[in-house]
Amino acid sequence: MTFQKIGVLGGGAWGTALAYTAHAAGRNVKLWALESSVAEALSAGRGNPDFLPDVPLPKIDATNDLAEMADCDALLAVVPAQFARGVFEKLQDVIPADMPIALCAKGVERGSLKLMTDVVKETLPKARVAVLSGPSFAKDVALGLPTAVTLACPDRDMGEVWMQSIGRPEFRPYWSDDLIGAEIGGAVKNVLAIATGAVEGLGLGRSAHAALISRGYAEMVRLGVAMGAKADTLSGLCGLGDLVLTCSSSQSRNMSFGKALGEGKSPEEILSSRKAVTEGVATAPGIVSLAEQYDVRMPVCRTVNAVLNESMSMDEAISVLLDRPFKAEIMR
Ligand SMILES: NC(=O)C1=CN([C@@H]2O[C@H](COP(=O)(O)OP(=O)(O)OC[C@H]3O[C@@H](n4cnc5c(N)ncnc54)[C@H](O)[C@@H]3O)[C@@H](O)[C@H]2O)C=CC1
Ligand SMILES: O=C(CO)COP(=O)(O)O
Repeated sequence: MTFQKIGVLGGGAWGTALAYTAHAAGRNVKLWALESSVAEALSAGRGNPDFLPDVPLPKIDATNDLAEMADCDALLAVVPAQFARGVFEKLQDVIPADMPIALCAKGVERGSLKLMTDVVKETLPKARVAVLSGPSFAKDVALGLPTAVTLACPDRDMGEVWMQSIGRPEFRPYWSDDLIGAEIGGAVKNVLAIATGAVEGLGLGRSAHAALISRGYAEMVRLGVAMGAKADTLSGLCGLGDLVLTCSSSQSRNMSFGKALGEGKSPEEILSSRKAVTEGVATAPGIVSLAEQYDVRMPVCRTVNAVLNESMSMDEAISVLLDRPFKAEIMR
């Protein structure tokens, strides 16, 4: 069985790429974009010059009216994490209560510290929830390059329907039952990518870069496990896989943000010069608060947050991380 009509919430780079791949998998697709100019361009076959420039795309049926999502069989929610609640609230009286929804944003809601699965539970409590996350740059997917992602869904049958609906040789979903693991992997890797970008911008070398990925991964696993995720999930596509991708390429907005920080720019300066979302910036305080709540050590994420929100200088940040006491690599 497959969903025949898939709705995509969000006309940014990732929503556009997912709409393209679902269309290429044979689905009938309807995309909702906040901006009418984005909806018009996609519907006219002009691609998405605002958020995914220089990628030719077939016509994608798009609208900026959320009411038009009512007759979809399932939704891919691809609105950035800080805006998801507002969009879900507007859908409350529009879509069937038990709509299957796959959450694709990678972040924690600022202030509430809620994961996207919690936000959807509070706003659309009967929705049948899945999480789609993994190493997947929007441009790669929209160009039809091979990609593999985690599709987490506690209901195995529903997970199978999702995989049959959006999977194709170039876009391979792997099923998992671990919603929290899939969410934590995506949210934490964005914060860690800021740190590895800064290491690159500061010219600290490839050895430091590898050390940071490895120690950062340990932080991701510690938090995930404390929150109920399986460690195995985090060793997969949505954890280590996405961490490696995002920390290895300036194509990542989080990594390039960190690189600019390391080169001496201020967070405000960097953010004011870009339209694309940099999820790790808004998510860093949430991850640090979750670490405190679950009593988990996350020195790299804490340091990123201190640079972003507590005026810590890059020199101080390096000292804080390098002057930590020597200890066992694996601590149970
Ligand atoms: N771009 C990528 O390669 C990937 C992105 N993601 C995740 O997908 C999510 C969406 O990212 P992108 O599509 O890349 O975003 P983007 O940076 O391309 O576009 C920003 C999006 O935010 C929307 N937006 C801005 N203000 C809004 C508001 N008030 N209410 C609702 N929407 C608003 C814009 O309409 C636009 O769709 C993020 O959580 C990101 O981490 C996940 C995998 C890959
Ligand atoms: O999540 C992504 C790739 O898997 C995209 O990362 P950025 O948001 O840092 O570009």
